[in-house]
Amino acid sequence: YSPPCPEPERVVGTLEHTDPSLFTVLAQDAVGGLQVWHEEGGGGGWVDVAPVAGTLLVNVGDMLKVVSNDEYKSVEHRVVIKSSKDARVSIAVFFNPAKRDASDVFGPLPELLAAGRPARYRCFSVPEFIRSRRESGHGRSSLDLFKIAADQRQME
Ligand SMILES: O=C(O)CCC(=O)C(=O)O
Ligand SMILES: [Fe+2]
Repeated sequence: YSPPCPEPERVVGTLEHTDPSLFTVLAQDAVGGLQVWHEEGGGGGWVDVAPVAGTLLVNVGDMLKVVSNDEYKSVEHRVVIKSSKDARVSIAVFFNPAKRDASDVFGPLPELLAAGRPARYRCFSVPEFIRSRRESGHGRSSLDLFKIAADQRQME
């Protein structure tokens, strides 16, 4: 919930981040404010995700990026305050792995790996992932810590 703000350009709604989840289902109201980072050419910029009435938005999170071996990309997003008159309400539901013990490990799905398409991440557990994320700082993806360097990737 973001209350109306008399000087919307001077405040931040939600700082830029990727969701750590597998994926996130999001409902935003007609006020809008969600933006995604879009790479283009050598640069990039923030692009509005226009609200569409009656729709839900599905955001790919870092965990899905890993299990899909980068087939799905987690998107960097943030929320800016658009209105000086209207409050904004959004509802985000985060879908996370149910297996959260240190002995339950996640990594790129074996079915997706092939000759020429080796695993890009090593396996890790949810507690390890949460700890790495916390140590990376607010909202910052920690996936680099689990990445296997291009010259080290190999088929099992
Ligand atoms: O409020 C929104 O539209 C997005 C919120 C969000 O990105 C989050 O809770 O992770
Ligand atoms: Fe988010």
